[in-house]
Amino acid sequence: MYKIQTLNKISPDGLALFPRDSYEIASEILNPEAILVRSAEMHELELPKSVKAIARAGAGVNNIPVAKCTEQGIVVFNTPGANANAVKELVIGALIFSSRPVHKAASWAKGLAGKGDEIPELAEKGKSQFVGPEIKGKTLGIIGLGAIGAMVANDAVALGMNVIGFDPFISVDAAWSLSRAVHKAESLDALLAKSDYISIHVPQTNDTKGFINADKLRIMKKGVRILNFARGGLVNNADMIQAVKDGKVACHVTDFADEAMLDCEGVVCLPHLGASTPEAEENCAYMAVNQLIDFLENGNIVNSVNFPKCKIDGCIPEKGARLCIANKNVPNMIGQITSILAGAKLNIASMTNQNRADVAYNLIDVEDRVSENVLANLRDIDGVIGVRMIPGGNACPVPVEEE
Ligand SMILES: NC(=O)C1=CN([C@@H]2O[C@H](COP(=O)(O)OP(=O)(O)OC[C@H]3O[C@@H](n4cnc5c(N)ncnc54)[C@H](O)[C@@H]3O)[C@@H](O)[C@H]2O)C=CC1
Ligand SMILES: O=C(O)CCC(=O)C(=O)O
Repeated sequence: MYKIQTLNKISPDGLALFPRDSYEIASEILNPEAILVRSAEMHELELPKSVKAIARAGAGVNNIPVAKCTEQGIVVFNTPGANANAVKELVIGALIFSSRPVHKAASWAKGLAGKGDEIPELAEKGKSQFVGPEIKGKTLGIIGLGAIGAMVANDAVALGMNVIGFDPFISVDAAWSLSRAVHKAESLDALLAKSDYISIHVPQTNDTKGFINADKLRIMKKGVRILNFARGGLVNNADMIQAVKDGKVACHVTDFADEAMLDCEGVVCLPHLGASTPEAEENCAYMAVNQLIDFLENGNIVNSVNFPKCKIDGCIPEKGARLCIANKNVPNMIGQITSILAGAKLNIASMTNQNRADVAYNLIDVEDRVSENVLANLRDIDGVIGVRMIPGGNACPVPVEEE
């Protein structure tokens, strides 16, 4: 029985993919093999030794102690692109309501309650306070052209905006998906200086934390509208509030509510709603669950943020086993591993080794079961981070959607 701990509410349709006869799923469970999480903060959490994988049903992994997981041989997965459309749709909405304050207008109109026949006239008189510019023909600068940024860029082009983007690490797939009308900004500062609207779509890392600060705000046009549907920590809130008060920023829409921001006229705070659609929640849960099943039952790794992609498509030899070995990415690991297997007279049927930064991962199919003694010898190799044996005779790998 595999034990899966859920730290957030995960779409029930996704959880239903776990076969009930071999998986136990609960929010509180002793010694889970894997954890399913959305935005729950995990940095201060003690991770039991039993945990082999964490799947983030979503894109951002800044709530997960990824480096610590890598050291402990815990594979961290996310679900690239699975909620991108949901975020994109809300960003397009925010582009419009950052210009045309329909949220304010709607609550003002509610205040006319009880005025009866006077309402049409009062409405006509009052509407001028909610005038705002059209987005057509304006320049939108997008920082980060990944799954979400690229979709926002293309739809903004369709709405008649001039779109410029900045992403020094853009993937080939994202670049191919972009409309030819999207132009590359020469630098972040050039994008900030030219844009009437700015939308942020980068992950929160040590490099990007607080990068929208007073220095960057100074470069921007007066009256700029800034949307942040990526992470609250990317923006220096005190600097942003000052810029809104000074009239430098006409509107700031953030998906990350914060005490100081809530009080500031000109800031619209949303309660982290970007991915809150049934479609996105299901897509993320399906992808995360399928990835976990494929990892736990077959050792395969797809869409990890800390381990290399590594998979064997075929079944584990029926009478044999698959060894899943994580090790430091240093010389002579494969030599040491294979000599232990040779010493135990274990014939290798197939093998793959991939590395990423400081870690490497091996999948080795052998034609006989592997004794506890051999597993202990493999674990004792200096540089080995984790060893797992999956006996053959189970179902073949389920196909998993790739990035
Ligand atoms: N509000 C919400 O509910 C959601 C928020 N997010 C946030 O949005 C972020 C982006 O999501 P996706 O587009 O799906 O991720 P992604 O990984 O597809 O795209 C991120 C892009 O940012 C680029 N990038 C990284 N560092 C950069 C830098 N310093 N300057 C410019 N570009 C940089 C990368 O090259 C990549 O193309 C996530 O990391 C997450 O924090 C994601 C989904 C839902
Ligand atoms: O699960 C959620 O609602 C948040 C999604 C998110 O922020 C992400 O995917 O990075």
